[in-house]
Amino acid sequence: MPKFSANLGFLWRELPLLDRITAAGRAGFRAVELHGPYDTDAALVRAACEANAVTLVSINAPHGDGAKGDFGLGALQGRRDDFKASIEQALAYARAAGASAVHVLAGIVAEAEKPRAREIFEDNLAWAALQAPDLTLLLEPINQRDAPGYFHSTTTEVVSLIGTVGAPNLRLLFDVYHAAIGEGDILTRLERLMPVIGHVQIAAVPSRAEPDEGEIAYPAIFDALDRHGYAGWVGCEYRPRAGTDAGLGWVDRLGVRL
Ligand SMILES: O=C(O)[C@@H](O)C(=O)CO
Ligand SMILES: [Mg+2]
Repeated sequence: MPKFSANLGFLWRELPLLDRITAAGRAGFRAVELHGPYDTDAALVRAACEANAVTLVSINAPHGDGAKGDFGLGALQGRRDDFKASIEQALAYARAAGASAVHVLAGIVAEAEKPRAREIFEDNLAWAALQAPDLTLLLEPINQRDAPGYFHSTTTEVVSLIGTVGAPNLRLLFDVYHAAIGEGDILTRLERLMPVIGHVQIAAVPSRAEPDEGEIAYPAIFDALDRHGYAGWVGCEYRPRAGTDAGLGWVDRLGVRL
């Protein structure tokens, strides 16, 4: 059975960040992943993780200015300086807090601008990968229904990008929820992409609730991850139907051990 981390961008959202780490530890999670921890001192996050005996798996690089529609900066024209500053901030934070991976977001790009955006992103990623030999940089395909215009929505696009950049610390974040909506054929894709996968996330499809409903048979996914030797964490990145603690019954129902 794989190991599971609590995605604190989605779970226990009603609590302050440090309390979410405590809640995850109390619930039995041995790892957490964070979206935007930057308002909380990294040393306090590290201390909370240590106190609760949880590993900090990953953080997201800053997304840019959400009010202006930014959802990542990596592939955006005219934003190279902002991108570099966001990566420097993310890497410093990850090292101080004890995270081992940073999710680098591409941004929203108009279809006509995609060829130029791809060149920009390749250059930006090559630079970012060189700054972070001690960390994994993750790229996540995000489906177009949830994030219309997001630069890459398929594993095919991300794997091609990783191949072109050719940096050993650049890996695919395989979010089963996004991959199911955008591409399907999950078991085949997991097997084929295993060498480039750096992290996995889960949620029910299409509801994005606890992973015990909907069209994905998660026990089959967990078996496949074991069979293919996946040794990383599986991030629980779902929207609880009625509170995180109240919804943890899926753990027993699916025969999972946190
Ligand atoms: O799937 C998602 O939405 C996330 O993994 C993410 O990092 C975007 O904020
Ligand atoms: Mg995800």
